[in-house]
Amino acid sequence: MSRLVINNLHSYYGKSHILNGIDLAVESGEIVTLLGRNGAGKTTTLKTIVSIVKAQQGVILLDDENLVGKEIYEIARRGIALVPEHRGIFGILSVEENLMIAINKKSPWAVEDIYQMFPRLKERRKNGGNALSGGEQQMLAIARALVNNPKFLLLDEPTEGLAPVIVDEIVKILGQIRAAGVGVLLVEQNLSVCEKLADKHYVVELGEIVYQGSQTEFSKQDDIKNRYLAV
Ligand SMILES: Nc1ncnc2c1ncn2[C@@H]1O[C@H](COP(=O)(O)OP(=O)(O)OP(=O)(O)O)[C@@H](O)[C@H]1O
Repeated sequence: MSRLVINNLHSYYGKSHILNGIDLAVESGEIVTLLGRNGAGKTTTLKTIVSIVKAQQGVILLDDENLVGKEIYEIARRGIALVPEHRGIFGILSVEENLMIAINKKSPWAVEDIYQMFPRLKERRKNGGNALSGGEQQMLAIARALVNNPKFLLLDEPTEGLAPVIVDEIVKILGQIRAAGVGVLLVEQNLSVCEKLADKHYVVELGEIVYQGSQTEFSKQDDIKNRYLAV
């Protein structure tokens, strides 16, 4: 059982102060969303957790260790994986090669397990990354993060631009990932996906958390949804 706890996190792009003291927590086997308008600071929060953007203040605790100041590869080695919005898979490599270069021998997810979970990737295993549909690329990006044995998976808009049937597949897969004990921090615009999946929600506005609540509480918060999520 692990916990990722973020406390009073601040970060900047140049002189622009983007994160203004973010507080949030995710546990193993939990799906937590980070919601908010365009430009609210969701992607920046994910990038700051994995040290792509450097935290200027605050703590990022993985169990008892503060990760602030650690390098990107050190964060990855401790089991925090970012699946970025543009997926970052290797277009010139096949599906299987994309998986093989990411694999960590300690991972409980072998390539065969991945193929069971993602039958589409098995069918496409010899295809180049460039030849995949958007949904297949998203699946490959998630699969590649899994074979690296993450404790926590940070996902940036995994269903963006995908057909409803593919969105349903991604929802099912995220449920399986939670059942396997991975903690998921999900940035997602599709509110119905978020409400179907998540245990807990955070809403961010101007780089601060303005609401947090369980799914049961959040489902009644029409005011919050109207005010911060423009639904
Ligand atoms: N590389 C960058 N350089 C300067 N400013 C940036 C950069 N990336 C993002 N920003 C600014 O930081 C703020 C937060 O952006 P961020 O991408 O975290 O928002 P977001 O909540 O993820 O929204 P979106 O859904 O639009 O991605 C915005 O005002 C954005 O314009």
